[in-house]
Amino acid sequence: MINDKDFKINVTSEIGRLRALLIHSPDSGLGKVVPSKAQDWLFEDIIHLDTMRKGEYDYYVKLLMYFLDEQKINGRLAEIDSPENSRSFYKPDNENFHASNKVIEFQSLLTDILADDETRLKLVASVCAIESCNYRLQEQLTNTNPVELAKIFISGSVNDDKMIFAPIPNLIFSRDIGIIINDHVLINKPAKKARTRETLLARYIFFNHPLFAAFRDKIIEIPEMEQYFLRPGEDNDERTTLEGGDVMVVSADHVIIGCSERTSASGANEAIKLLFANKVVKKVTIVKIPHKRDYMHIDTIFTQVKRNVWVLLGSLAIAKAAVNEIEPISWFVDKRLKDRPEIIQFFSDQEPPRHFKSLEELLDDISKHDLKSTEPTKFIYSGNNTFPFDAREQWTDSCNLLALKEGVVLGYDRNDKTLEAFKANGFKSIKVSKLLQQLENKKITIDDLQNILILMPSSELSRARGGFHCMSMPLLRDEI
Ligand SMILES: NC(=[NH2+])NCCC[C@H](N)C(=O)O
Repeated sequence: MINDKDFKINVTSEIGRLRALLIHSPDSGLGKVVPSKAQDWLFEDIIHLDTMRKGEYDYYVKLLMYFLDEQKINGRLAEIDSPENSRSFYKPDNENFHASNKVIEFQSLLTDILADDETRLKLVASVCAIESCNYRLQEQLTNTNPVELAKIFISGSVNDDKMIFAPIPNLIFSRDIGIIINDHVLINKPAKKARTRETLLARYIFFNHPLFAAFRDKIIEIPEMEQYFLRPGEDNDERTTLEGGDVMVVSADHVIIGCSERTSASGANEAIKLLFANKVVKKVTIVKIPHKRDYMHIDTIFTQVKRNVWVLLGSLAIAKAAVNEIEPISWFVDKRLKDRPEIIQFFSDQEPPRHFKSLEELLDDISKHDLKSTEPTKFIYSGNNTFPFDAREQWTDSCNLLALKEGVVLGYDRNDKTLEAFKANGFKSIKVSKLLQQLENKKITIDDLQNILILMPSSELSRARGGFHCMSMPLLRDEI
């Protein structure tokens, strides 16, 4: 049982030193995605599971462990990765699993709560209901041991062999299932069917795991709106939805919510009302972006690097030409104007809402006024702001970075032009494999790292359409 009586959740920024997070390592379900289902399951391609694990995600786990739970990994790299240990350090159902209570694995928490008979009964019934399982299967699952059952719920297969329902391959994007805002948990309401079971499992974890016991009355759930039930037809458009990738806690008082392919206007509206009513924050900014697969959540078009540094997609953030320089035809064929984000800020104290003309204007305001930065705000653009690299690199998550602490961020190693832009702004870069060796050989320590982009191998992970911001749900960060 993952436990810690001093465990706390508290996230008041995107960049304070990370102390605890929730992740999920690629499970066997990802290796079962078939081409015909890839798009329904929100993948653009099939992936090679072994490479994704050994060649990519395991590095992420090692780096997180070095940052967050060093004594469990320091000096052990060779042993952990030796072939005879067959990755047991990374496998939640194995006795050599790291079982960190800082780098917390979703599957471990799920296993823990399934040990309780009542929770198991309820969760089996719920999963079977949404997956339309028959009664006998439900009985069989009820009598399955927690370790196996957790694996089945996640991978969709029994004994890694017989598929009884679809996998949930997007669970690696733990960001999207819920968001810690200060000491509250805002649970998502997924837009896509492929992500429904993830949310159900997460809901049970937050409400039932002892780790979160002290925070149970701080869990916020978004209700469906009455109007939706009364609409004719099966149309899903007006549903109340909100996914974690659209929520950014930029300061203790201020949350940004994206209105996107995944987060509906009514989802954002309900979230604002609940956040204000529960006095979680004083300010919520809505950033409405085009409903496009390329940018399903706002964290695919910008993330924060330092108090005064942001990485973002340029072509969306600024109009390429002033309106009066655009020829008449542009109004009909050029979607750029329509694609520009709409940004409105709301306040809990009834002050009138405030408009921002561009993403840059908003981010600059956050740096200067919310985060009290005294230095000029810097914008690092995807693909160095040149076509077609801006769009290509955004597609492979150049803008979706995870800050381990201020100025130390993790991103894919494939976004070369974005890397150039980082360098031009005074950042260094290092490959994760080299960094881990240096940490292990005590050539550097975590505290030495500053203004650096850590490059992570990415050929398989990037096909899943998310980066390290998506692959993390921060639970605790130091205040900045
Ligand atoms: N926070 C994010 N940007 N998450 C990315 C999620 C990617 C995933 N394949 C999906 O489409 O749902």
